[in-house]
Parts: sequence; C-alpha cells; structure tokens
Amino acid sequence: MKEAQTIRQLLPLLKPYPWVIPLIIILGLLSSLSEGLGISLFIPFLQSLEQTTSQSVSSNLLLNFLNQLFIYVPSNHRLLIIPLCIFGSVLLKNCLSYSNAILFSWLYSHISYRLRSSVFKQLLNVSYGFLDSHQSGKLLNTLATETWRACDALSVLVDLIISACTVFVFVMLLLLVSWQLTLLVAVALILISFSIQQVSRQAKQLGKQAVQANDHLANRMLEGFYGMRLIRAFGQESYEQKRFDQASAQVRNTSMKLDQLYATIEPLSEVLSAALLLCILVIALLQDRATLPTLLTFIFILYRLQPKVKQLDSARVNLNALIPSVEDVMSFLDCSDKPYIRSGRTSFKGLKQAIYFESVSFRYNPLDKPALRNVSIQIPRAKTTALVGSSGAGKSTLINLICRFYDITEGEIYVDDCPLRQLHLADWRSRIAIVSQDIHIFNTTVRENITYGRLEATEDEIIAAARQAHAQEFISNLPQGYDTQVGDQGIRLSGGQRQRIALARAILRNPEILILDEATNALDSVSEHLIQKAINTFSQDRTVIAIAHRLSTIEQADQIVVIEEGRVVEQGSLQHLLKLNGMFAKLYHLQYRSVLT
Ligand SMILES: Nc1ncnc2c1ncn2[C@@H]1O[C@H](COP(=O)(O)OP(=O)(O)OP(=O)(O)O)[C@@H](O)[C@H]1O
Repeated sequence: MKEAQTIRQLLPLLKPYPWVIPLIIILGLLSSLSEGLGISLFIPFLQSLEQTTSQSVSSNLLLNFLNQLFIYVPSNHRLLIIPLCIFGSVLLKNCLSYSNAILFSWLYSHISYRLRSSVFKQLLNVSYGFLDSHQSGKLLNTLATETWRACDALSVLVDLIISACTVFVFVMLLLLVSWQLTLLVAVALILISFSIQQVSRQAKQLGKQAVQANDHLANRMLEGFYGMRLIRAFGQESYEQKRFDQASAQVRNTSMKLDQLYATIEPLSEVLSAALLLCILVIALLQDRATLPTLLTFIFILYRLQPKVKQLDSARVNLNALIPSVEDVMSFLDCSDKPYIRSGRTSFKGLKQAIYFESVSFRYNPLDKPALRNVSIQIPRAKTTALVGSSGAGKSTLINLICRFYDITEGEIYVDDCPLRQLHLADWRSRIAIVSQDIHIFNTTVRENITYGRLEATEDEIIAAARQAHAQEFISNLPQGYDTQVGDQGIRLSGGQRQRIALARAILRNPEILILDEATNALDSVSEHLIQKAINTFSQDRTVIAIAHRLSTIEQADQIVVIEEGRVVEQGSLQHLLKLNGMFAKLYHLQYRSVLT
C-alpha cells in the first residue's frame, strides 16, 4: 500500500514526540466509542417508547447489554434518563474530539517548525557541490511550499487515523447489532473503496506534476527577481511575462485537475452509499429479521459511518497527492546521499608560517575537467599574495578551497603542519574575512549589515570599522544614519558604498586572513581610491590573498601566483616575474600597463 509507504516516511518526523500518535489514537477510539454508545442508546430509548423492554430478551449481545444498563431504572423514568445519557455521550465525544484537535494543532505546529528548521539547516550545511547541481528555484520550492505540503500530509495522516478509529468502532457496533447486514455493508464498502482507489492513483500522478510545476514556477520567480535589471535593459518584459505565464498556467492546470479530482470523491461516495443504504433497508424489511428499533439504530449508525468513510477515502486520496511532496522534502533531508564538508577536531590557534598547497587537484564534478591541476604553492603569513590569471583560470577555485567551500580531490592543503581538513571548520572560517566583488548586502539596516562581521560588536567598534572603511561619512549623511534601511541587495546604495559597507563588515571581523576578490567593474575613482586606501591600512600584518585586478595590488604584493588553465605557471615577486619575461610579463604589459597609459 502506497499509504503505508508514506506513513513510514512520515514516521521520522514524529520521532521526537513518540507519545502523541498513540494518544491521538486512544482519544480517537474513546471519542468514537462515546459517539457509538450515544447512538446505540437509541435502541433502549425507542424500545421504551414501545414499552417492550422488560419482556425483550434478545440473542443479540448489544441489545442485551443496553437493556441491562437500564434494568433498574423504572420504565417511566427511562424517557428522561436515556436522553440524558445520550446527551452525556455527545458531550463526552465532543470534549474528546476537541482535546484531539488541540493536541494535533500542537503537534502540527511543532513538527512544521522542526521540518522548516531542518530543511534550512540542510541548506546551510550541505556542500556547495550539491547546491551547484540543483536549481535554486527547486530548493526554494522545497523550503517554501513542499515543506508545508509535507506537514499537510501529516495532518491528513491524523485525519486518516481518527477516521479509521471511528470506522473501526462503528463497524464493531454494526456487527453487534446485526452481523448479516454488516457483511452486506462490508462487501458494498469494498466496492466503493475500489472505485475511490482509482481516483487515488490519479491523485498521486497529479501530485507529482504539481511539485514539478511549482518548482518550475519558483525558478521563474527567482529569475525574474534577480534578472530584473537585465530583463528591463534588454526590453524582454513580454518574453519573460510569457515564460512566467506558461509556468503559472502549468500550476493552474495541475491544481485545477487535483481540485476537480477531490471534488469527485464526495458525490461518488454519496451516490454509492445512498444506493447501499436503500438496499439494506429493503433487504432487512423483506426478511423481517430485525426489529424496527434495531433496524433504525443500524441505519443510524450506518448513516453516521458514511461521513467517516468519506473522510477516510478523502484522506487516502489526499495522502496520495501529498506523497510527492513528502518524498521531495524527505529526500532533501536525507543525509546519506549528499556531500558535506566535515569539520576537523583540531582547534586553530593562528597561522604561524604559511598555508601550503601540495600537489592539489580539484574538479567540481567527477566528469568535469579539473579546475586546478597539481597546484603546489605557499601562502606566507602576514604577506600579500596576488593571484593573477585569465578568466576561468582557477583563481576563485583556489579561494574556494582555502575557505573549504569545497574539499580537494587530490593532494593536500596544510595550515602550517596541520592538514586543513583536520582543522575545526568554524574555528578556521572565523579567522577569515572575504571582501568579494559580488557583495551580498542584506535587506536591513546599515548597522546590521556591518555587524554581520561580528554579531557581538559594540557600537563603538561598529563606528570604528566604518571609519576605517571610509564609510562613516556617507553613513552619517544617510537619512537615518546607521539605522537606514538599505533595500533589497542594498539597492538604495551606490556600488562604492556597498563595497565600503562590505569592507567595514570584514574589518569588524578582525580576520587573520583577508581574502580580496577585487571588483573587475570600474568604480568611480574617488570610491576606488578610498577603498584601496582602507584596504592598504587594514592589510598590514595580515595574510592577504587577493584575486588581483588592480595594478596597485599587484605592485604591492609580496608574491604573485600566475594561474592558467588550473596550473600554476609562474610564481614570485613582481621583479622576478618581469625578469622571467613569460606569461605574467606579457599580461602585465598588455593588461596592466595599458591601464596606466
Ligand atoms: N561551481 C562550479 N561548478 C562547476 N564548474 C565550475 C564552478 N565554478 C567554476 N567552475 C569552473 O572552474 C574553472 C575555474 O573557474 P574559476 O571561477 O576558479 O576561475 P577564475 O580564474 O576565478 O575566473 P574569473 O576571473 O573569470 O572569475 C572554470 O572552467 C569554471 O567553468
């Protein structure tokens, strides 16, 4: 049964609360029992109307039990006592159902919270390699939509359990009232259930299509957000609108089909059930085996059973439609098939001599060509190392490996004499700050953006960092100073201002190793001058690794590493490399000198 498979997948979610589902089942059973008892009490009540109770000794266990209940109640009091008992059981049933609903809402909110948190944690921990190979829209859809749908599956599961409890109790009652009629009902119910099964199969198919359509739509939304400038600049609004509408139409069509499918369940179930009820009534009356009160009670129980069976069927169909969402979230949370960057145990006390690359090779994917090949370099402490090379040479890859965003495929990186992989990851990264060209500015205040470098920094430290990054002046001219909201991606700031905020963030972190990925796009000369000045002061006595695009960085570097097609082709000081008259000298004269002339 597919439902059983889904339930098994949902079980890990329930693990932290092992007592809740048994409690829900017990409450569900008790509530069904009290409802069943309330309905059954109509038999002695109707019999007392006929005033036949005292003489009736039936072979029916249930009837005898109910008669025994009121044997000591004088018949003229029964008309009052029995309705009171019926009311009592209705009251009890509703109290138990209410408790179950409250318990479930508690469980639902706790589990959905845990699930969202686990999905986000997975997103933060899984290796970049995994993220690279998945579309961000798909990941966003998993986090934003499928997580909710997976929680809905849990809610449907609980509906299923409660309905199953009620159906179980009511079927037991029916058996006690008349097993022959119950058998007839059972055969008919199986037939009804079989027709619902067909609907259920279709629902699962549609559920899969719905997940795909949602993934696709989320992708289009993301592309729309991030590509907004490009779309407008290239006048592609109508093209993008068309692509978005197509993705949106797919979502509309699948969700409409799913809704239509859900809508068929109720009428289908009701028509088949009505036919069933009428058949039973006719058969029972023709056979004249049941007394009228018993028959009425049987039909009344059956009547109350109908919505429960319908609920059970809807729950099964819904559960099937939600299986793809559960699978999507569970497979994302499954740690066994994903790469992770594991932290080492050695704590990092500070760089003493150098970072050594020893015959390091790396490829992003096993089938890709290597991004770094057999790289052996030394990055000495408290010196500036400039990485130079043409686009796609492997400079950023080298930085990625130093930050351990990826793990090397061959060779070893040593921090002094300790392999990088053995260092405590958070320790190591806490000593690094990156000022990169693709700065991320959070949509919050200037202060929060700077404080991201060190969350516990004091106001004075924040201002000092901003001053050092030459950002204090423009920040104090902003409408609310440090409390100014900078907009999405810092849209309300200029490129140079964003860079200075990013620099202030790095300065506040007070890193031992500073990684600079210099902007290739030209900033205005004032901004560039200010940023360069700030970086120069800040770089003193720090280990700086710079992907160098500016002549000044190259000229101030203690060593230059030239990378081409993943290999280190030249290495040494500026003078040494110029004397070699090789690749760097060519690049230097062509690219950098031309900047001066
Ligand atoms: N996430 C990735 N997945 C797969 N391949 C990648 C990834 N990032 C980079 N590459 C590939 O690795 C090689 C080196 O790229 P890298 O980004 O290190 O170059 P780079 O020297 O920093 O270039 P640029 O100066 O243009 O930024 C390129 O062939 C690139 O296509």
